[in-house]
Amino acid sequence: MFEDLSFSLEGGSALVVTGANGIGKSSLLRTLAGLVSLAHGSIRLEGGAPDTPSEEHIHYFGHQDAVKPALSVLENLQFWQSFAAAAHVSGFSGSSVDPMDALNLLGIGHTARLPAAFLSAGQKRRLSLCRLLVTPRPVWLMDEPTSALDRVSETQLLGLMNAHLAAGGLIVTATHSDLALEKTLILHLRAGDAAAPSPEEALQ
Ligand SMILES: Nc1ncnc2c1ncn2[C@@H]1O[C@H](COP(=O)(O)OP(=O)(O)OP(=O)(O)O)[C@@H](O)[C@H]1O
Repeated sequence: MFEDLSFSLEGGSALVVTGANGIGKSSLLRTLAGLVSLAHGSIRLEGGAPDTPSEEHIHYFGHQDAVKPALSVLENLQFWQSFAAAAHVSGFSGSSVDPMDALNLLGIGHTARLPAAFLSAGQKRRLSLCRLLVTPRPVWLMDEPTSALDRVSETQLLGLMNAHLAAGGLIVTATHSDLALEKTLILHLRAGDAAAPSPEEALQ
């Protein structure tokens, strides 16, 4: 449960949520994603596409990879692309990446025709990341995005996240690692006290 938690974030910037295990980082992201309802308070998305629910502006990249094992790697991605509609809003210039190009970009193009069940944990994570590229949505909610990724993939991920910010996107991420993101605010959650990001905590 959160109390006295308040923050605002503008396009092109990231909020990095930190704090001890079990403090509520994932819960906060799930709440922002609309997977958990609010007891009090509100979450507002300004400048969204008209007649489009706020959830449809969001990509939620959680702990579960949501990979369908019987489909091929490429089929998984094509399914996701057809399932999630793009959200085009002013100030956000993200565009749709072709599924095969996305797999190549994340270094798993050679697995495209394999059943996704054959992928390693890190490869599944990369496939799941491809979802964010094939359907442009301005808000990325990312829970421990670097988990299971090797150094090279971690660097690639950072590049993708910074490119998303440069395109006017917005990122909220919970992480225990140092992510060298541009335009970042830190929100450190503490037991009995959830601090809003202060100017001193803001890294430019
Ligand atoms: N589905 C659930 N039902 C009941 N309690 C839950 C559920 N999910 C999480 N919790 C509880 O909510 C609290 C916050 O969990 P959360 O997963 O948000 O923490 P976290 O900060 O992301 O932790 P970590 O760093 O370990 O990932 C914990 O005490 C956890 O036990």
